Amino acid sequence: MTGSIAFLSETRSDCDLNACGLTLNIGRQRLTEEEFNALLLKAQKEGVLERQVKMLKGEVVNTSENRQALHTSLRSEDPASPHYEEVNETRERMYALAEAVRNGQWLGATGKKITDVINVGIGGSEMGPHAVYHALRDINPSIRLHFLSAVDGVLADRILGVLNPETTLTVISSKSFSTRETMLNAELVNEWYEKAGIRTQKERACHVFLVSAKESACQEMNLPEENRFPIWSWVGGRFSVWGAIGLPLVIALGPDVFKAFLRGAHEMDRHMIGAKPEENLPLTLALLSYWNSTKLSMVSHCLLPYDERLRLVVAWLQQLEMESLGKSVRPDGSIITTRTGQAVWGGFGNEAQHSFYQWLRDGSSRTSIDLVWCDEPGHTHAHHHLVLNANAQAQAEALVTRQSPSEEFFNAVTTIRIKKLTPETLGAFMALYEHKTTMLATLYGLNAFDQPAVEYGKRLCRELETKLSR
Ligand SMILES: O=P(O)(O)OC[C@H]1O[C@H](O)[C@H](O)[C@@H](O)[C@@H]1O
Repeated sequence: MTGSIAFLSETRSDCDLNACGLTLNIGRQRLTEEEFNALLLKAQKEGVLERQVKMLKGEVVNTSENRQALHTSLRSEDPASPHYEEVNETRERMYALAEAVRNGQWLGATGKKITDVINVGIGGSEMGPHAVYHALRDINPSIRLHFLSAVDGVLADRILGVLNPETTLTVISSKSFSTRETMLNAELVNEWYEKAGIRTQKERACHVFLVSAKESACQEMNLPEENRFPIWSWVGGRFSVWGAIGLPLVIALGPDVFKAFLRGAHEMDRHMIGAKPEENLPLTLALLSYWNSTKLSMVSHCLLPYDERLRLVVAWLQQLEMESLGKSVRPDGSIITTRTGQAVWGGFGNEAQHSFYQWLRDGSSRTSIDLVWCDEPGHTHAHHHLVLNANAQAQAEALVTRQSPSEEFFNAVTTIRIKKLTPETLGAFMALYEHKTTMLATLYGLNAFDQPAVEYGKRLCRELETKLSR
């Protein structure tokens, strides 16, 4: 035994779990097999898997907003899944537009081929597409994606200052179509087109598309109805990359890549429903997080991918988990007295070794860690890959061992091996964390799908903006 709490590998012989091209090793978690089995029983008692099934079937699980949470329908290939028809129709429209842009049938207002796409959106309307684009883009993409998120003129200038409006398409993504940052950035982009002589509705319709749940969005922007791709109230922003919020991805990466991304996620959905609890990847991650947070007082969780392609998944996961689980009141208004969701942070593992690993390993806090690497490289520099993965595997060990075995225990590590990072395995990887998050919400007794604190902040900002502009 190392420190005061054992590694799971000391009491459980097989600590590997496999599904959808991913292998989790949970041997460096700090609990015994008996304690892990007790967690499985708790999951059964709390009906964690049953609640997931209810979510997939379209029960109203977002009770504070009286909504379904059907992000799984966006990637479903099953015509019996809720809302299949409208999802499929929207997908087909996305694929058709993307094909036309990619093969040069769809041209800008002055007859030029589209080379760049700007995604104007923030939060869930940016982080998913940004993470996926960073993971799957080519070295020199024929259509480049740019992300205009914060309401910061520097960011806008850096994007608009180098692009040609005649060859740029813009997707304004906002589920509510009222997010201040996005609306202001949309205005800036519209002015940019206008200055370039792209002014009439017909001309602007060649360049500007809207992704929104708001039916009057096109009217507000003076665009034809065909330029809106719907998302729906039954998909939460942070769970929305699988639908029309992914439109810029479909254009930049191509429909086939996007379809494969959805397929991988759908495969994870099937695993989540069908696998035995003890072999269930998302359930395992959820139970370990629950244990680490409530029993071992690990307030933070660190995601450390050892792969450039997964760098931005950290920010995506941060929003997913922290907006979903950063709550301490149950839907019935009662207060939760135990710890709830962990603070999620992290970075590219190899760089982080030269930055915050000192704190992780020798500091006075305990942290739970997911350390990720890919068996196959996404490049041809074999020696680089060998050194990178040697670092990943060495750190998985270094982060849980201290010089003196008598010292207090500290971190808990899960390693996640991705055999090969493909659109499918990326989809499975992201869906894994979505299910982990919603399962944790059941374990804590929380609603994962609302964000009252964010809305409160938005309200205060609107009031202050009015005062400051007087
Ligand atoms: O898509 P929008 O309606 O513009 O919302 C963008 C973002 O707004 C807020 O920050 C919410 O907390 C996020 O969950 C959401 O993704």
